[in-house]
Amino acid sequence: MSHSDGDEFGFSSGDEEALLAIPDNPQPSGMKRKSDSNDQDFPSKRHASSSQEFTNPAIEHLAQKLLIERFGIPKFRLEQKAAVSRLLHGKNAVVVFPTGGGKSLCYQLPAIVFPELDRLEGVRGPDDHGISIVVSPLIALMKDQVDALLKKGIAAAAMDSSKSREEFLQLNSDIREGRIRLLYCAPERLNNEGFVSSIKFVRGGVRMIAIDEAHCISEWGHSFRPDYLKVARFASEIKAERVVCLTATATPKVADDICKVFDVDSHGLFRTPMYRPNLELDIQVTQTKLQKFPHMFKFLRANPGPTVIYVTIQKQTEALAEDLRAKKFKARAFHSGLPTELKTQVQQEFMEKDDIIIVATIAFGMGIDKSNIRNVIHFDLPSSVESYSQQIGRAGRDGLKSKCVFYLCPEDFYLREIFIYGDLPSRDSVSRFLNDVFKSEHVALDVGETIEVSQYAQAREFDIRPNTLSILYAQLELKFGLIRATGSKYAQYSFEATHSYYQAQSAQTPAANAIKRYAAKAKTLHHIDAGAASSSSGVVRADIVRQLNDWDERGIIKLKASGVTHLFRIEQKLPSKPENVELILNGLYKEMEDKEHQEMIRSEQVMSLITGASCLSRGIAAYFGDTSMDFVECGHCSWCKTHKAIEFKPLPARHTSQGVIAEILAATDVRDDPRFLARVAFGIQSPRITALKLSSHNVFRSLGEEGYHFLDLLREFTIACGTKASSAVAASAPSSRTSSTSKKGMKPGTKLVARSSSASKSSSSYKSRGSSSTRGSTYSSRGSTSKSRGTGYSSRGSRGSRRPRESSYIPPFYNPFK
Ligand SMILES: Nc1ncnc2c1ncn2[C@@H]1O[C@H](COP(=O)(O)OP(=O)(O)OP(=O)(O)O)[C@@H](O)[C@H]1O
Repeated sequence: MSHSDGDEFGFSSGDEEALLAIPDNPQPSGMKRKSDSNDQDFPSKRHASSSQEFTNPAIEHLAQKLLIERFGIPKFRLEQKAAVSRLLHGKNAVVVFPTGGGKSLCYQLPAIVFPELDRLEGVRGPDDHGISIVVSPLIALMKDQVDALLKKGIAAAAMDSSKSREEFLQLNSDIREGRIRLLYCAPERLNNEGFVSSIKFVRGGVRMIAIDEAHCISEWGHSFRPDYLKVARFASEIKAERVVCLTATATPKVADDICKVFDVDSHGLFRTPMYRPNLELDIQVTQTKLQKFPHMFKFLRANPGPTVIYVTIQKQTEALAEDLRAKKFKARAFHSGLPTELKTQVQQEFMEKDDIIIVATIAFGMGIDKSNIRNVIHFDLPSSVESYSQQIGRAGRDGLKSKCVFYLCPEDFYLREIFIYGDLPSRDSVSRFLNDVFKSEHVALDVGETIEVSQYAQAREFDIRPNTLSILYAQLELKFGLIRATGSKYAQYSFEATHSYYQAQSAQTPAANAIKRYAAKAKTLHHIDAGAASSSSGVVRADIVRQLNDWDERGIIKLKASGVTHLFRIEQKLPSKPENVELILNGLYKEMEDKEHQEMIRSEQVMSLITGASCLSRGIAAYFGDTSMDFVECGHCSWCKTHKAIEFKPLPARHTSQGVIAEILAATDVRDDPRFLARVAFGIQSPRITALKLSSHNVFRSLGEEGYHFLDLLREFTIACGTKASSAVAASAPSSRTSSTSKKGMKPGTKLVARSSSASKSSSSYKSRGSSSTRGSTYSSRGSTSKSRGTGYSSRGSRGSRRPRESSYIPPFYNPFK
């Protein structure tokens, strides 16, 4: 299975190292500690009012003036004015505007009004206007916004890893001295204590925190990130004067959650109508994935113009773009795994021209400000109504008629299941992970001491995906209050030395001497463990790292860092009694199961929406709690045009062949983890499957075709392993979930062995009919089925007999819109 951009933000966590070399910021002389400040000093707070409009004409005048002067925008749109007013009057706000609705202005404008207002009111010194912080998960978007603000003469900066050490030190000094108006950072930055404490000492304090993609705060949101909850803690720790949360997709429940976290009353929630009168919403059902191609080609020929086609996984973007190019369309692939320069180039071309088709994962779109996108196509099933509405929302921002086509076929569900069931590790995995975190040497540590872990190693050892592991750590921090992330560091550095490295003058500092002494030379590379070198030489680790970076920047060495370790400070004595660890395990695991269940419901909600016997536009509006549509039917969706519900029959579920089950069991000696075995059979990657190279074994994905369902396989393997039905099996019915699985009879820490089984792969008979594969292409106009394994595109029905039975996955639909 190729990579997906399952993470809608293409999150990057590799930007912490730069901060580690920075000493804790001492409080510069003459600087006022934010916590020492008296709220009375801050005039913006004194204007607090529950009114939605400006109550102070001077503030209104300033805001209007700067809107025109600095942004070149003549007037506010939607609820911008009310939101800006509320913030300038010192209150928190939650802004739910559609994509492209102008959310950014809601924080960018106040950030530049604050100093003007201070001057007008004659309060605060010239460098005491404070800073506004924007927390955004979109690192690429941050850079674009910063560039755009700098062009407008607004002092903005992004705290990211692309900076040289000099730039980084300069930025730190600018921040401390109050020279920056808007500072962008990723939520992960808040895991760095150095950063958090430096912000506490910013001159003039933090005037505002803007939280972009704020739906990530809510566990009811479609991309809940526990790390996002740290933003709330951060806001309170640094005593931010006000907070504004912004999102394009918030159901009433999600909006309510966000409001609760930041204590925002109903007057502080600004929503705009979801309804887009210029979008035609069309649903097209085909029997097979392959049949989607000619339909789509025909549509694209008839409807030229800037187009975005959404697919689920990265490989598909390239394959489908190639297919389109073969048909003479100007198609480009886009996904988060592409090199940055290529992504920039593709985006630029799309922005500049009007005949480009982008085939993209969800990574494309946020921050793309192109008003004339004429078509948005869903070639795969989106993960939620939120994703669907956000993606179609990118079409026709210019208000002109635009088309959104959703192609649906029964095969689409295989890929969705891969995502739904890919994240939850087995309960045993989580249990072994917790026992590692709470091992005796950690338990022996006192509160305030630090533990250092390699999440990479843990992911492999306990078979937990890295993102899931981060969630577990965030829960131990936020829910159980046991640890607190303080930063991360690279364990190993390797470098290639140039001649200058060997010259005497390169070793003039104690750190340089330590490196020369402790870096071991292998064939071409030198390797150094910065921590070990620090302990042996007595030189501070940060100095060693700094010296390495310095040499790297000066071209003296070519540096590579690896083996990131994460540091956590112990906040409460770690539990040592098995029963206490079990309690934590129960809490964590239940939440993870619930999340999996929610993901399944989200897919069902998408299906309910598009197959329902009612207006699609109205359904979307209802989903988001928008009751402003004062008519029953939009007249421009599939339902309104035909008044026939979309007919869609899922594939009958297949019975699992015991022979194939036996082949999978023969390929590995794992018997204590049915979920692991079901993943192998269904074709879901996991760190341990990768480590054992099982994904290239012929049993991998041998039951991973349409018609098979992961939960059925899990049940089969649970029986085959002779364990009780695990709680994971009950994920489809969480209320009846049992809380714990017996560990008796299990082989804890069983070494997994991927044997090179001679078992013939059941899917080996699955051959393309007629033509050979078209170099990874997914479509052949001659009607052949080139199955590109792992792309999710495969023709159906060429293998094995199927016994029809009701699918355990699709119906009955849960329809929230009725
Ligand atoms: N009041 C306004 N009048 C005219 N144009 C505006 C106004 N407010 C914002 N814009 C413009 O609308 C475009 C989209 O704004 P912005 O990027 O802030 O939207 P967004 O809501 O953050 O979108 P997304 O959800 O895609 O991030 C920008 O070009 C911005 O300059």
